[in-house]
Amino acid sequence: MVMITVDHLQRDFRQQPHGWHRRPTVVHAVRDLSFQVQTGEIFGLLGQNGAGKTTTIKTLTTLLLPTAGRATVAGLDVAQDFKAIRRQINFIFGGELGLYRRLSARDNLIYFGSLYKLPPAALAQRADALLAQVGLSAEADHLVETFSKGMTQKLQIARGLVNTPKVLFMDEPTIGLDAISVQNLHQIILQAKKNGTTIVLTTHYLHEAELLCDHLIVIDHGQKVASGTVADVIAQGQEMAPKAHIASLEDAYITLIEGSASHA
Ligand SMILES: Nc1ncnc2c1ncn2[C@@H]1O[C@H](COP(=O)(O)OP(=O)(O)OP(=O)(O)O)[C@@H](O)[C@H]1O
Repeated sequence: MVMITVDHLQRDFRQQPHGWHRRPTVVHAVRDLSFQVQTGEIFGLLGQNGAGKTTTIKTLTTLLLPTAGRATVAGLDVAQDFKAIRRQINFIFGGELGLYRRLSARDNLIYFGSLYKLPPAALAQRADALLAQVGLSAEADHLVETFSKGMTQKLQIARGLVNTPKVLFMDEPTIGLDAISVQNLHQIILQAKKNGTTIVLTTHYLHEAELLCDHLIVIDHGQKVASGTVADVIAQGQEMAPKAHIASLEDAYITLIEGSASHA
């Protein structure tokens, strides 16, 4: 079953350069993107800095309107049904934004859960279950300001799951974490998938995409360069450079980006 459809999506930004006499320019952050995400899978968005990954996620999470094209999440149109979509999804952007540092881990979850109008008794239980799921039970009453990056990111994921979302969007979920914290977070993400959550993530770590993603799309300058399973994308890299030795997603990614028509 399809959870997300993206159909010829386009999103432009007007940028005003410094200097009153200069004309605004238009940045085509997402040019003509089409893909689908299946229910219950982990789907990866890969691409260079500025490729359009965050813009795509912000459009799917209804934080930005499309300039053209269409996208649906759980059958709902992102340009029209944003309230209904927001009830059914959640998102986590890398870093520490989105949590109250002067509240405890549990109180953060209870607060964010209350925004989804969960009944207080169920909410307390849900908060404790999520803290256990991400391995923060012992720190449930500690203030977030005392947390390390890894602990904060675990709590972010718990916050992202508080409304039992159909889709959890994660923008660079493991950025800046040490190897063991990364491994912990991968387990938590895989567990969320096992529990039925569809996950869309961006990452610059190709081994992470290789490990986690059922399907992925590689984009460059807002356009699709390759897509499919990891094996499909490796095959597309091999097809582009038959004489090169392409054995990993990383090899294929570099070949595909460097060889793409949109790459300057
Ligand atoms: N609010 C904005 N106003 C103007 N331009 C923007 C805005 N947001 C993004 N852009 C531009 O859109 C393009 C795509 O940006 P986006 O943040 O989607 O890329 P990204 O793939 O997420 O990059 P990164 O890996 O660096 O996070 C970039 O050229 C960026 O400068």
